[in-house]
Amino acid sequence: MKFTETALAGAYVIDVDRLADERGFFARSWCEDEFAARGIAMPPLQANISFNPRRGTLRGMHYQLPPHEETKLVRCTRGAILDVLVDLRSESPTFGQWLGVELTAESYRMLFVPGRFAHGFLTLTDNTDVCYQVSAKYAPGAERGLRWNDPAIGIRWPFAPTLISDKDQHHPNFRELALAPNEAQLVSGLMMDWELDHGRSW
Ligand SMILES: Cc1cn([C@H]2C[C@H](O)[C@@H](COP(=O)(O)OP(=O)(O)O[C@H]3O[C@@H](C)C(=O)[C@@H](O)[C@H]3O)O2)c(=O)[nH]c1=O
Repeated sequence: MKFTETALAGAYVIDVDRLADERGFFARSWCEDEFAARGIAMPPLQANISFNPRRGTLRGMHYQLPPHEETKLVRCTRGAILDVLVDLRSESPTFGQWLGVELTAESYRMLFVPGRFAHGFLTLTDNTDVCYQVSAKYAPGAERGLRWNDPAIGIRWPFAPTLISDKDQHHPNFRELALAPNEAQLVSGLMMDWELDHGRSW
């Protein structure tokens, strides 16, 4: 597996190493040792499937409070998404910054989401499946959200979403979260151009 560091410390874009032959290819999509080599202990306690029939569906921006914080390893197994993270670690130099990475079924690209990041995605095609493994159990009482269109974060979604749950429409803004925000560190969002294979920049 090829780990590429992102501008948000601890978040990685991960590409698979394809061992190809006439049948196709074999690749690892998860390996405890390869993650441990980067200091990531991520026992996958849960694996989730998210099916989204409609392009323009937005789910996010979600996180669980400590001690239930989750790391996530996200892959789009059908269709395409823009997967988005927001760093909510108040001690982090990139506190309040966001990152968007296109994940498509064809690229097999994955995004590793550290704990204490808000996470969400916008579907770029109809009939999208998103599969992700999670390091902590679902804890409904610890579930929190950040509003997807908070201007203080300024996520540049590629187009306006057309389907969002009522719950996700009403999450608080960044400044209303109990995170001790440092406004001096609130810089405008950054969008990484991960264009190695099928990526597009937004
Ligand atoms: C996340 C989750 C939801 N549920 C239930 C609650 C509810 O009835 C139904 C749908 O829940 P939600 O609306 O929260 O589903 P969804 O909006 O897809 O939530 C997910 O969004 C993405 C972006 C993430 O990062 C995930 O961690 C998770 O928060 O599934 C579980 O039973 N277990 C779970 O782990």
